[in-house]
Amino acid sequence: VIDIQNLLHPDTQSPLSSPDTPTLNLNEPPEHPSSPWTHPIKCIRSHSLSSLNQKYCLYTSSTSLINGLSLLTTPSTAALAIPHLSEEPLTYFFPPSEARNWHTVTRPWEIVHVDRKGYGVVATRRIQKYETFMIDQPSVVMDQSLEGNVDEKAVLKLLAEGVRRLKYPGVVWGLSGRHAGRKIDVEGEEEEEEGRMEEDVMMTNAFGTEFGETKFRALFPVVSRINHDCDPNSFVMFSHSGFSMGIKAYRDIEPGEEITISYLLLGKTYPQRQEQLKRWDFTCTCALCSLAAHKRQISDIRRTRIQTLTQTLDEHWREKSYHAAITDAEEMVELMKEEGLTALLADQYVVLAKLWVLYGEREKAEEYAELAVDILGDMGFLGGESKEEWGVERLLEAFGARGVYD
Ligand SMILES: C[S@@+](CC[C@H](N)C(=O)[O-])C[C@H]1O[C@@H](n2cnc3c(N)ncnc32)[C@H](O)[C@@H]1O
Repeated sequence: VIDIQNLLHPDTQSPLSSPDTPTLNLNEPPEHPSSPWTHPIKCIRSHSLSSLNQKYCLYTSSTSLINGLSLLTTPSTAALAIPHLSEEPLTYFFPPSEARNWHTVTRPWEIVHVDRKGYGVVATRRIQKYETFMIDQPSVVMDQSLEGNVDEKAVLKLLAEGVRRLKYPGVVWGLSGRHAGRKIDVEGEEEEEEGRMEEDVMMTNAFGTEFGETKFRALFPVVSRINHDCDPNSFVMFSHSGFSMGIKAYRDIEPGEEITISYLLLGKTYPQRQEQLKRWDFTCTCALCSLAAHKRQISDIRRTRIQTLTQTLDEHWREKSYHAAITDAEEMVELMKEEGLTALLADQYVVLAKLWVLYGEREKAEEYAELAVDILGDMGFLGGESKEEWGVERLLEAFGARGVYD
């Protein structure tokens, strides 16, 4: 049995914890004997017309996952989530032999202060291209359909309670820049509304993700320490197994190098990136944003062209002008290569495989399917199966390019 608690040693977390971390009452009875929830389930109801009287509840299991889990969602979604809580994430990210050893291996990163960025994550040894080097699990998961549909104050109260119920609530509070991990009660200063700090942490740090039909914000406390770069060296990969997230390297990372991910979809122009990053309240000084003006202009021209081609490809596909769509997609491939957008190439190859199928040239479709499978396999998206098992049809079925437009 692999001890998930060892994946992220609490000792990394405790220095960031608030000193007033409340003690949990683990003796409270669960709602149902077979239920994983360790605390009473608390519910509120929606008041909006679109989802009138929908029940949303706070479900906490302080003994599941790395830091316990507080889940704010509808009863039906919570019921669907239960089986995944006890699933083992390591077997999703690693072949069995590596999964067995993972907990004994020293993790290759540490959380440190980074100049003008607050905390950040830095490699402590060489990390290899496509290696999975961090696994995290969420502490708080919030149904996005709560937003605007339920009384805001009631949601904030539940959120605050959800955080207090976790094994190490300070890990979440510590993510708040404003409070630097401590709830300070300065005399004369108006006390902040309950749940505002936790909401702020969710807005700055949580990842948007989907489970079934439902959209969520999921807070992964350790991944939350990773800073942004517009040309990042790492990327995230979700798994339903234990609702985990793996962090993988796009390229080799040297010891001492900061680990970065992109907070935005890749392929945006400089003005788009600056605009969208305002949400996180910093000015990006990554290598791509710091390019000399003329080089940045060239990069932006390519990126704008990719965005235009995305639209024309879509139109051509809808009109069944497959050859024109192929021409668009092939131009995009060249531009993505020039821009170093390797991560986007796999999708583009899948699209091309599909278009060549529709155009009736099987050989070309196979060529592109092979290119897509190569990248997807290296990135770990084929679930450990050998690339040979992935032909055109299976690829198109699994990666969504089937039946989109036809
Ligand atoms: C998800 S947190 C990352 C961890 C954070 N630095 C910390 O100390 O906990 C996002 C916040 O980190 C900071 N940040 C992230 N990427 C940055 C960058 N490239 N440059 C400066 N600040 C950055 C911003 O304050 C942003 O709101």
